[in-house]
Amino acid sequence: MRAVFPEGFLWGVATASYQIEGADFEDGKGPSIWTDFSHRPGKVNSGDNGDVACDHYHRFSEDIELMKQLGVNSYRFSISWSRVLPEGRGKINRKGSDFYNKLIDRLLEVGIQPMVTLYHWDLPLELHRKIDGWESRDMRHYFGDYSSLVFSEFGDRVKHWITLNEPYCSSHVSYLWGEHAPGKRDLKTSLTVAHNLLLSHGEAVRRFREVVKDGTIGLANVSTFVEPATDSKEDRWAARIRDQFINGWFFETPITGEYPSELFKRFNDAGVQPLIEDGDMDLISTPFDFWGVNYYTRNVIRKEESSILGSEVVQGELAKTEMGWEVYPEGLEAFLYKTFKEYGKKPIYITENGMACKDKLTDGFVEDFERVDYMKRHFSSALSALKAGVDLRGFYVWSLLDNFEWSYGYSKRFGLVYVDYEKGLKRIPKRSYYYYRDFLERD
Ligand SMILES: N=[N+]=NCCCCNC(=O)[C@@H]1[C@H]2[C@H](O)[C@@H](O)[C@H](O)[C@@H](CO)[C@@H]12
Repeated sequence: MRAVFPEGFLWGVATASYQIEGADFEDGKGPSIWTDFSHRPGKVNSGDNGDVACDHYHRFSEDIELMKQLGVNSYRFSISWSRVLPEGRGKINRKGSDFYNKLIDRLLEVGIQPMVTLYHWDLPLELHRKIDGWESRDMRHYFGDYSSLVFSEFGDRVKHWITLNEPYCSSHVSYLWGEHAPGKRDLKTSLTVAHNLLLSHGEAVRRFREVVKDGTIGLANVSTFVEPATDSKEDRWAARIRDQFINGWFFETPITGEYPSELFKRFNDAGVQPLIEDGDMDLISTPFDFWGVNYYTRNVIRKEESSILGSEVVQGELAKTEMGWEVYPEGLEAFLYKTFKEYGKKPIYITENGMACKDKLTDGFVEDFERVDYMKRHFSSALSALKAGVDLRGFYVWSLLDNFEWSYGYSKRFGLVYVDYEKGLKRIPKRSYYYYRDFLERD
């Protein structure tokens, strides 16, 4: 099926620094908010943390070899801010930047194009402690300085960049529901954080234009397809508002320079809206080049007036992954089409798509047929979107390796490659790895 995708289409795998690197205290790296959070009792399943993770920091050559054998032509990864700037600002840690230079050079040697995420949730702990992290408007300056530094360091070889990974999660999962670092629970705070994240996105795009003249930069959002539980007016309205909260707030605002109006009014009436200063919305809507769509599933929504969103998520009836997320590839095509049509007709990369399975080693192998089926159906959905006219440029499977799944720790496996945490982090390609390899090989 690969041959029907456009020439130059990027087929890749995606990872993130805190989830795979380990070496969390090595070679001058500073702690992140996840270093702190994962070491707090009760915050992460079984007390797991990213101190070692998949030890990618020391084993990156082996992991690149796995990518080369897989046959991908691109690899999406994130830079650990506190590895290159241990306190989030000030002097660069050369050992940290050397790691990424070696990683990037090796990728290019084997013909794999890097796509680099500037921020995938691991904020330098010093910035959180000294200036309240993302709650502070000053973060746009520190994020801008960090961005300029890495653009200067790596922008000669890295031509595809993503400012933020899923600001929805770094704001609401982290500051409203408290499930992610730093574990706060307040809507006004999470909306302020979302605003500061979007300001920082805009600032990074402006810095990018100054430094990298021949590259492209985008924003990767949670992309959950939202549907009403029934065809009633109430449920359709509830789904519209919930779609603005999950998707529109981060897809529409950087395009229009305005927050989605119905939802903003609800927040304003409740006195929890973010403080918007002159110039903010211009900065947030600084033009960028592409969308990153991280698609996993859909949310079925019904009216529920007791919540400020006026809705609640209901359990759908479809088969679910180990995360409890419905398998709904149709939602990917619909979401891609909606994003392309309604949010600026920009090129789109599927920057994450994958599933957690109950992967078990049997005679030294993992027959993850469910994941193979999930991939087949989502590749097919992506192809349908392309045929419908969506300017889809690439597809990154989440993830290359089983890794640290945030508050679930190592209990949830998303990898094409099994990581044996009991046996020296041995990498064992699963059935899905070979499916993807054959898919990429075949014309
Ligand atoms: N209902 N429901 N909802 C689906 C909402 C998904 C929200 N979580 C993500 O998108 C995270 C993204 C993250 O980039 C990565 O670091 C995570 O490892 C993957 C897997 O969890 C996904």
